[in-house]
Amino acid sequence: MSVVAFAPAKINLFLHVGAPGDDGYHPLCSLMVFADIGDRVVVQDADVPSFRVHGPFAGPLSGQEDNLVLRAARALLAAIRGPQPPIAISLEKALPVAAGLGGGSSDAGATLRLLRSAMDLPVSDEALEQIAASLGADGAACLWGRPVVAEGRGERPSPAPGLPPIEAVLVNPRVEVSTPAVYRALDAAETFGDVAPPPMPEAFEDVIELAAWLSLMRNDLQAPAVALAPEIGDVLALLAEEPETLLARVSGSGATCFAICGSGLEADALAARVAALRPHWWVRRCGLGGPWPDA
Ligand SMILES: C[C@](O)(CO)[C@H](O)COP(=O)(O)OP(=O)(O)OC[C@H]1O[C@@H](n2ccc(N)nc2=O)[C@H](O)[C@@H]1O
Ligand SMILES: Nc1ncnc2c1ncn2[C@@H]1O[C@H](COP(=O)(O)OP(=O)(O)OP(=O)(O)O)[C@@H](O)[C@H]1O
Repeated sequence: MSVVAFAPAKINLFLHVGAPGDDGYHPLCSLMVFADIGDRVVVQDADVPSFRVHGPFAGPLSGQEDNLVLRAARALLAAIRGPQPPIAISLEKALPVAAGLGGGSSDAGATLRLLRSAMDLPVSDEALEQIAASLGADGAACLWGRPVVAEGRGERPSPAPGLPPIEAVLVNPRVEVSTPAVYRALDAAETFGDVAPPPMPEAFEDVIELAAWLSLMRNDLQAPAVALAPEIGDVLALLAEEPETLLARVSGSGATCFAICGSGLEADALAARVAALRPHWWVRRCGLGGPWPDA
């Protein structure tokens, strides 16, 4: 057996955050979509169980026993009675870590989907969603890689409105940003807007209409993220100047920013220009939507 699951990058097209509750967690509402770029999880038969991380962003995760892939596998197998054959799991880490792309949650989701089907485990979709939610606030929303509107702490996903194909560019200035630190910085500023967005249309006709509507929404973690990592402000300023950008915004708690473009050709041109201007930044051209097939 050798099977592969794709773990797409998550993008928060908007992210409205309210004042924290007694447990410190924040109520939120976010439209989340998934990119056609991401990590890959591979499961193979083995004589002894093993786990390895490789790829461009394996470095920050090396030596960590609590990788979300392992935590997901352990949580799933704990829910099953009886012995399981040993397997080798490997994670190709193509996404930057602590980047606002939900990489860890998406890796966990891919692992859960892959192990359930590869080992033919009798676990319902609902049980899989519960396990994913136990691993992090974004866990359930990132399980299937489908566009969702996430509410509650982020753990209550519902289907997103109909979306057009979205051609985009992702840019990370290669700084790691701690999600708890950004939420704490938001609390210190004590500025909370409405969490619920105005009523969303059932579907957006095209990307122009979508970008215009999104421009009226916010990412409430953007200002605290920029305050903690001013390089994010440099990314946003550069993207905003470029003619191909319909909308530029931070995803999640940053530092990755996305630019939505009017066409694939425009996204190609924007990605090439940003990469040439800032060769040390991580710049990727991608489509946003999902779900994307495993490969
Ligand atoms: C920033 C987002 O990625 C936007 O989608 C999520 O809100 C974060 O989701 P996540 O990384 O799965 O979150 P968790 O791993 O559960 O929590 C990380 C930290 O984020 C903060 N956190 C997270 C979610 C939430 N609704 N309120 C919070 O205050 C808490 O300080 C928590 O300690
Ligand atoms: N497979 C994994 N991929 C990435 N990070 C992981 C993984 N497993 C554990 N982690 C830990 O989780 C933390 C958050 O990483 P992740 O890349 O998911 O952040 P993020 O993109 O900012 O997520 P979010 O947008 O959900 O807050 C990292 O500091 C890392 O140590």
